[in-house]
Amino acid sequence: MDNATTATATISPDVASSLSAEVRSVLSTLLSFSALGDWAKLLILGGLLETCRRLLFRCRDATARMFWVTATFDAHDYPYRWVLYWLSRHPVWKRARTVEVSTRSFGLGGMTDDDDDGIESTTSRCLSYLPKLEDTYSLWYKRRYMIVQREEKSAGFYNMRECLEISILSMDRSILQSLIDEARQSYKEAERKVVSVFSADTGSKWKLMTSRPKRPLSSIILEPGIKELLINDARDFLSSRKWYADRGIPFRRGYLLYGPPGTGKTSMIQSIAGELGLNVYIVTLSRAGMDDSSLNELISNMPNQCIALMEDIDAAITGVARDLSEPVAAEPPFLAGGSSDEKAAIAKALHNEGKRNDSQSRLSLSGLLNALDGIGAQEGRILFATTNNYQVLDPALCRPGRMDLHVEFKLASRYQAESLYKCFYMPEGPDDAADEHVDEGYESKRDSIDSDEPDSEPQSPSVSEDMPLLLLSPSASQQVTEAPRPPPFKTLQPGQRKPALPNQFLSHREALTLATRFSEAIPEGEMSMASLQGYLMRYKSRPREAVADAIAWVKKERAAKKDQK
Ligand SMILES: Nc1ncnc2c1ncn2[C@@H]1O[C@H](COP(=O)(O)OP(=O)(O)OP(=O)(O)O)[C@@H](O)[C@H]1O
Repeated sequence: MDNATTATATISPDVASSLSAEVRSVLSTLLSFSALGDWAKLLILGGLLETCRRLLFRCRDATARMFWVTATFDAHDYPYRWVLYWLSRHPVWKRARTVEVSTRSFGLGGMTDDDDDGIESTTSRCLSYLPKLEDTYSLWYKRRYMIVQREEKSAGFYNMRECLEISILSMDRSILQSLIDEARQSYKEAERKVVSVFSADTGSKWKLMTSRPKRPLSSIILEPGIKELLINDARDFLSSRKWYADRGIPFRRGYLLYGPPGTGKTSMIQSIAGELGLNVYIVTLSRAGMDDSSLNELISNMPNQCIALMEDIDAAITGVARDLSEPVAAEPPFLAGGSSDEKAAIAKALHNEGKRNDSQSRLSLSGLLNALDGIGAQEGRILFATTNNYQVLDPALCRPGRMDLHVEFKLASRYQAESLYKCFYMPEGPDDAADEHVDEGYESKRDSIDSDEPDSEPQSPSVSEDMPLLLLSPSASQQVTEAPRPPPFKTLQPGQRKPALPNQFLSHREALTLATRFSEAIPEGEMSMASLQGYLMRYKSRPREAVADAIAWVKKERAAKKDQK
């Protein structure tokens, strides 16, 4: 080996010199060709030119950056929603020749035809015109030239992320802030008409699930004083931050609404959220994988002023599954008003979210108590918890400070049944002469019905004695249904009063009379409001039949309940 190395070392100077001589001769031969020399010069010149071009472009971009304000909005963030909503309201899209036509609601729920802000619509959903993906648009904002571009950027393997880029020709950076503020303001304005409902995803992050039109408080029918008690208490709480701070009391309030299913607990919460302009954050305690730490994380991730809703709080802690045999709500809470597709999607999401998986449920009572009033509990939040099993709740959970106000929701009283009937059929507008006319016609017919065929409804022995009797018989109801039709539609003269609108075939007086009769047919505290609502829904345009068939329906309901036992 040593010999070989020595041999190479001895030969290498000769080889090197011969090689360099050869290279030199090749190079001189090559350079002797004039074309190659020219190519080399071109190469150097081209390189120089390209470098200059790049420098120039860099200078241009740097200079341009001084005159432009540019912002990027990520589709997963709130500002994106604000700006896109604001853009969709911009008149420029009415003139643009390439647009994206969308029914997206920007998290504002289904905007309907009645919506003032709707641009145009064909079905119950409002159409929005949006900048098309990968297209560039120019428009003016406060006399500044603005460029808008919506694009999809790659975010890892097979993952695209939508974003929006806005550039405004201005050296004043505050113009961007002004645009964002304006977009946020217009979004908030639109949001004022709806209640946004958030739920947690598997990573314990809140995500907007849906937005629902506000439910008027007047549509919730409870015994007098209950609604007022709740809404006034919540209002008073929200305006007492300083009072709480001065006394060192944690600024939170908890309400426990309890009672049988379908008595209006969720509806009441939805309505209060609308009245107070708060969003609802649903905490599904029975969600698979929910444990003490994820509940804590969820609660501390809530915004400061919001409604936290824990439904069926007993089931989460005691493992008591709710009684699903009870009458189901006509529409799932918080989903009322959406399209059927949307409802199905949300219902499925809620279902998956709330799927019980006891093997994975690691939530303890102390974890829940800590989350409610521990260090992570949010200041200014209102907690609403609902339960069908008040008795099984742990006293620690119900103590003041956690659940400050306990309100019982009972099965429907006669007063509620009567109010619900009026809510369904009472004609809008004043009780005018035309009404009186129709009313008199009906009254005279009814009187004769009552006197001619008194009480022909067969009384079943299964109906208890305390059950009030309905005066109209099925045959009478048949005649009543054919009672005088509303007067033909007339054109209004200036100054003339509007005729009574929907349910026009009932006058005020008749509606009142029928409402009383209906309430007499409904046994006190036996039916839920949800089941009454379901019943009346079936008679949406047949108010008289609704009264006439009420007794038979009650009997059927009682029999069905008996069978279930
Ligand atoms: N007091 C009420 N006034 C008006 N509507 C009511 C009332 N109670 C129930 N409803 C109607 O019944 C349906 C179900 O009501 P809701 O979901 O609020 O009942 P709930 O008490 O929360 O039931 P659950 O305990 O099963 O959650 C809703 O569509 C609602 O409109």
